[in-house]
Amino acid sequence: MSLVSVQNLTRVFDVSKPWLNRVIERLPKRMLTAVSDVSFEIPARTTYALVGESGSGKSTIGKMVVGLLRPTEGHVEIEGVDLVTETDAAVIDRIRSDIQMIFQDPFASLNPRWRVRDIIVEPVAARGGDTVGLAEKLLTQVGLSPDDAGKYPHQFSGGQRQRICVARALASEPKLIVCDEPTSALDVSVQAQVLNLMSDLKDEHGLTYLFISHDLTVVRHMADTIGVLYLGRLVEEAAPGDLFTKPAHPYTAMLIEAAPRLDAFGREVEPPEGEIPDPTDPPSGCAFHPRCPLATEICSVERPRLEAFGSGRVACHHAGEIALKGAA
Ligand SMILES: Nc1ncnc2c1ncn2[C@@H]1O[C@H](COP(=O)(O)OP(=O)(O)OP(=O)(O)O)[C@@H](O)[C@H]1O
Repeated sequence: MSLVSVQNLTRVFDVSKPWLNRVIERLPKRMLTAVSDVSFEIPARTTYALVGESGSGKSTIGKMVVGLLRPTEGHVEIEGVDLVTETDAAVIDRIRSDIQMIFQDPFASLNPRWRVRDIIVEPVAARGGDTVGLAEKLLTQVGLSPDDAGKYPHQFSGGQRQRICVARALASEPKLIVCDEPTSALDVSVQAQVLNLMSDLKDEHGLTYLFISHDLTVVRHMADTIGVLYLGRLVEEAAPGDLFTKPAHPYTAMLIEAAPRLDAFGREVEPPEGEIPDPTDPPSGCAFHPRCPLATEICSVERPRLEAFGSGRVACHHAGEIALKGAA
């Protein structure tokens, strides 16, 4: 059994302007489908990376997996328990304590008025657990000094603050950590250190990660499986080795081609070509077809189903026809 099972997950937001709907009678509501029919499994002790451009639905999926947001349709099961339909409070509490989340901005997620010790042990203290020496032990595990426990967040660099967030996430001995762009606010040199730390901790603590990133290269070396999202739908899923050498979906190939174009500060110079469509009015058929170099008539008419392809899954009428520039 997988630790996480996401089944046909869909989330729709009402983005109508209430005042406009009041002024114009019978104006239809504007609905935005942020996530549509997404299914994937995360076996225990593995890392599943969700990758896609801004607005592709990554964070919305992450929030539904940790229970911060209710799905419009579909299910999220953690250890076989469906958090949406489960009614036993003790079971819900047990599963919730097995899940932690790490966010992009380590400064915003640390209370500036609390000492690091209190920040780290708070999830355990809230449950009445033993916190003696806990902060010092965890600080050592994340590569900081036990003496740092008495300091405040502003006394640390961005990378060190993210290490504190990791220590806090570990405090309640979770099984699953959902990491939403945990390194994208950090300098490139620091990013690699934090990623390496997270990989090491995964092995030491037997963790399972759902790792959210807009950058394929960030997840390449730490993911067991990568799911590529486009406009709320999973368009390809494969192991990194296969995905990077022979992407089956043209969008995946576009992300790979865009990835190495970094400026002197390591920032992406050119985003993938073309505009991301309006999610309240997505293109017909395959939502990627207006940007796709392989698109034919069927692509604008019929949405391709996500189907088994090679060792993974892909949703494309022309799966496997794309060749990476410079390859072969
Ligand atoms: N609470 C909300 N109300 C209305 N629309 C929302 C809400 N949350 C997200 N959205 C919309 O849902 C879509 C997916 O957003 P989401 O934040 O999940 O994408 P993302 O891939 O994580 O992007 P980013 O990397 O920019 O955070 C976007 O079009 C976004 O504007």
